Amino acid sequence: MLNCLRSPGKMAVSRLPFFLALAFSSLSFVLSHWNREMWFQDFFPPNMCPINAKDNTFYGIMFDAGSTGTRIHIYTFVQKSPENLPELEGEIFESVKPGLSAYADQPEKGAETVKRLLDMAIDAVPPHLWKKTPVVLKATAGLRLLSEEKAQSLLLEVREVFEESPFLVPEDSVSIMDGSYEGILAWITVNFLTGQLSGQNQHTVGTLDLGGASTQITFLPRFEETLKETPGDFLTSFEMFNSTYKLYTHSYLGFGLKAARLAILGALNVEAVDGQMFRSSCLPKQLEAEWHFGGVKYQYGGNKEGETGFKPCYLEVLKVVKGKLHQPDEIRGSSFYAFSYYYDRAVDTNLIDYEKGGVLEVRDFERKAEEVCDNMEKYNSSSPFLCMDLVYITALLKEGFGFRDNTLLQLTKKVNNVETSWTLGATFHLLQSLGITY
Ligand SMILES: Nc1nc2c(ncn2[C@@H]2O[C@H](COP(=O)(O)OP(=O)(O)O)[C@@H](O)[C@H]2O)c(=O)[nH]1
Ligand SMILES: [Ca+2]
Repeated sequence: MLNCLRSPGKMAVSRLPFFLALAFSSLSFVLSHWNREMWFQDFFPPNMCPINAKDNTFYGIMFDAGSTGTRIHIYTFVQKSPENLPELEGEIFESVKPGLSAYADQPEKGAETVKRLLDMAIDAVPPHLWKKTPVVLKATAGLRLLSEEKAQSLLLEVREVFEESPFLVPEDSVSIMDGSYEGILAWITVNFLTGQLSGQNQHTVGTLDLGGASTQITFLPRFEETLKETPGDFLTSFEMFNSTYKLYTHSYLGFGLKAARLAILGALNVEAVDGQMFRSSCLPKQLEAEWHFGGVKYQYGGNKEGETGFKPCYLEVLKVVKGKLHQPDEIRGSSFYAFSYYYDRAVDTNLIDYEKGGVLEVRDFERKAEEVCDNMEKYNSSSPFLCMDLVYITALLKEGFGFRDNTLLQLTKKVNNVETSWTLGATFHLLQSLGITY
C-alpha cells in the first residue's frame, strides 16, 4: 500500500502547527536531549506527494516496530524560504506483518522485513538526498516483552541493515522506546491537532492507545488531588505557552489486546506451551485452533463441556484486569480520544464507520460484547476472539481504568487527516535533534 496523505484544507489547520512547535520545544526543556529550536513552526498537514519533490525538499524515515507489525513512515518536508520554517508535505506509509518480535529466534529474517520496507525509501527519496536523510526504528511492547538478549540481537541485525543503506544513521537509530514516550507523543499530537493547546480556554483531551502488547493512558490532571494521589512515575512535567503541564501517563506492558488474550487463556509467561490446550468461555464452544504470537504457537479452544457466553467470559477477564491498574478518580467523568484496537474492534462490530470514526460510550462496548458473546454462532465468520476482545476492552475501561458506563470515547484514526500516532512526533524529535533544517 502506497499512501500520500492529503490535507482536507490547509486553512483549517494552518494555525495549529505553531502550537505544536511550542509544545515540542517545551517538551524538549524537560527531556534534555530534545533541542528547543522551533523549526517546524509553520508545519501543516501534508498536501502533496514526494513525487513533487523540489530542491528545498528533505526527508525523515521513521520505523514503528510494533508488536503486531512493522511500519515505515517516510515523511517529506519542504523549506519554502530560508526565513520560514519547514512544512510537512507528505508521507509514504507501508506495513508488514508479523512484527519483529515474531522473529525472536531468527533475527536476520526479522531484519530482512525491515530491509524490504527500507527499499521503498530508496525509491522514494532522491539519491542526492540519501546521505542527509535520517533513518530510525523505535520498537514498542513486542520487543519489551522479549529477553534482553533476543531483543538486542534483533536490534543489532536491524542496525546492520541501516548501516548498509545509503541513509544517515544517527547514533541511537535502533532502540526500544520507553512506554511513556508513546503516551506523551500521542497526547500532544491529538491535542495539537484538535486545537486544545491554543488560546485561553484549554480543554485538553486524554488519550487511550490499545496496542497488541501494551496499552497507554495519558491525560492532563485538573485537580491537585489527582497529582497527590498519583505515583510519581505516572507523572511527567513539561512547559508550554509559559505554563507548566504535568501529564499523567502510563504504559501497561502485557495489557495490549493480544497479550491480554494470552493472559485470559492462562498462557502468558507459561514456560512450555507445546501441546497444551488453553480453553476459555470467551471462545466458541467447539473451537480448537492454533494461534501464533511473538514467535510462539498456542493451541486454544472453547469450553466444550462448560459454560460459554458474556457472563462467564466477563468473570474470566476480570481476573486479568481487576486491581491491576491505577484508577485516577478524575477520569471517571471526562471524555477520552481512543485509537488502535479500540478503533479496530469498534469498526469490526459496526459501532463506528471505518473512515469517519465516531463517539461511543463505554457501555456501547459492553452492549456489543453481550450481543457477540451470547450469539457466537452468529458471528462465526469473524475472528474467534471477537467476544474475548470486546469483553476485554469493556473490562479494561470499566474495571481497569475505572471509567463510568457513560464516559465518552472519541474513536479516532486521523485528526485533520493526520494519523493519531506517535511516529510523526518522533520524527520531529529526530529532525530537531539532528539540526536538519535548511
Ligand atoms: N492510527 C494508527 N494506528 C496504528 C498504526 N499502526 C498500527 N496501528 C494500530 O495499532 C494496533 C497494533 O498495535 P501495535 O503497534 O502492533 O502493538 P504495540 O507494540 O503493543 O503498540 C492496531 O490496532 C493497529 O491498527 C498507525 O500508523 N496509525
Ligand atoms: Ca503501537
